[in-house]
Amino acid sequence: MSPTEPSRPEGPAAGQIPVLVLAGFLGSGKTTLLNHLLRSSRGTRIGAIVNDFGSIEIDAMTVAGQLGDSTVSLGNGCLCCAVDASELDVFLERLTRPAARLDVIVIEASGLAEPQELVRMLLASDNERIVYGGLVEVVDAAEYEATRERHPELDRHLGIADLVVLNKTDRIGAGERERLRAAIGVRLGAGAAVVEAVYGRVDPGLFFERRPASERVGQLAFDDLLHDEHEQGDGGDHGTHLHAGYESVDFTSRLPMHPRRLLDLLDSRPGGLYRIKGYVDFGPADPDRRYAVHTVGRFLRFTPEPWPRDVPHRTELVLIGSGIDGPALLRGLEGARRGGADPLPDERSMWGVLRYVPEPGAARDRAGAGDESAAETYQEPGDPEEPYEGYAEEYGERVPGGGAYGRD
Ligand SMILES: Nc1nc2c(ncn2[C@@H]2O[C@H](COP(=O)(O)OP(=O)(O)OP(=O)(O)O)[C@@H](O)[C@H]2O)c(=O)[nH]1
Repeated sequence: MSPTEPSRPEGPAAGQIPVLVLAGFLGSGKTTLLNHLLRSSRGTRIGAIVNDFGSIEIDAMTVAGQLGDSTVSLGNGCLCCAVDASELDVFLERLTRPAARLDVIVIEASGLAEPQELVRMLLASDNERIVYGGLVEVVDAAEYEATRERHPELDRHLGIADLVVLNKTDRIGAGERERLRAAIGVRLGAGAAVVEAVYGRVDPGLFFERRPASERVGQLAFDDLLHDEHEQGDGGDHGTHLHAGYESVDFTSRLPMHPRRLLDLLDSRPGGLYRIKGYVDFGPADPDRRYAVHTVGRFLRFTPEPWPRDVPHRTELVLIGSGIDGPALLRGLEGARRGGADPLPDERSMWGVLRYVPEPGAARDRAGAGDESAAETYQEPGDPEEPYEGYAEEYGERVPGGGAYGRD
């Protein structure tokens, strides 16, 4: 296990752009974090949706073009839109057009809507080019208790967050940091993680794929200059500091995975295991296709696609989290492989997995069908084989339609 930058295998299925929601109460450091992401994008093209341009350090990034009233393109290939929730769909449509060539979209939630409303909108979106990229809740470490007093809903936000950035840790001592991590930890949902930050400086690799250096030609000079300046301003320890917050574990197997065992493992993934990405080979259970897997917090999605020619059939996963037990995760994955003595798969073998495969047009159909159809994509806790009809109703508040969440 090493705190390396996770760069392979790919995350969401090819062509799908993860959309992250950045939430947090007033002054917690959302904009500071977003500016950090934009500054350190290093060729990864970010689309940022914000309330207004006022707080984005656009000048520092050189405005390369004004694309209408509410969108500017930055010199490092990123795009910024200043819109409110009512225009969100329109701008998501625009930002996900292939011509925009964006790798990730970040929506700053402040003033737009309640974070769960935004998450719900994303999961129910008809836009097949996007995939939910997680809810990031920024918390002011020095003001945690005061914020909870003023905004009791903070507890609820923590409960639905996929990643909590405990920001402004420069303003508290080590003992208080531990106390806060524990206090926040008990409020988190399964799979969610906490990372500490000062001035929002979290490794962008935790949020999205970084473009490999070979693909950054043309943007490199400007982007790297910007990055270097910033690092020097931080006293030069920026890079090492960034990696401190999380670990990544690689798993590769030539033996195919057993669908039910893998699903059991994913359903019970431990706290702190914030992201899983990669490809799964289910061997004889579906010999012609590989399954891109993408989890963020409680969200889980499989996207089947034909095996590309010349790509060996094997499972490759990267698991990313904070405070995770790498060796235990690897042991679990090894135990979820198909053994020689396992009976041949039958038609039921893949049912559990297929429940996490989005159906084309599902969001559109659901819009007409009401809540009940959402039950098809969820599983009953305790029975990975059968859909649980009451799930959507029971978890309706926490499991917005349109995507599949793992078990809580
Ligand atoms: N000491 C300290 N100050 C920080 C840190 N992160 C952000 N700040 C400061 O906190 C203030 C608020 O940060 P913003 O990024 O504007 O917070 P925000 O959540 O976007 O605020 P709103 O948009 O008003 O909700 C700014 O003055 C930042 O410079 C940090 O880690 N430590």
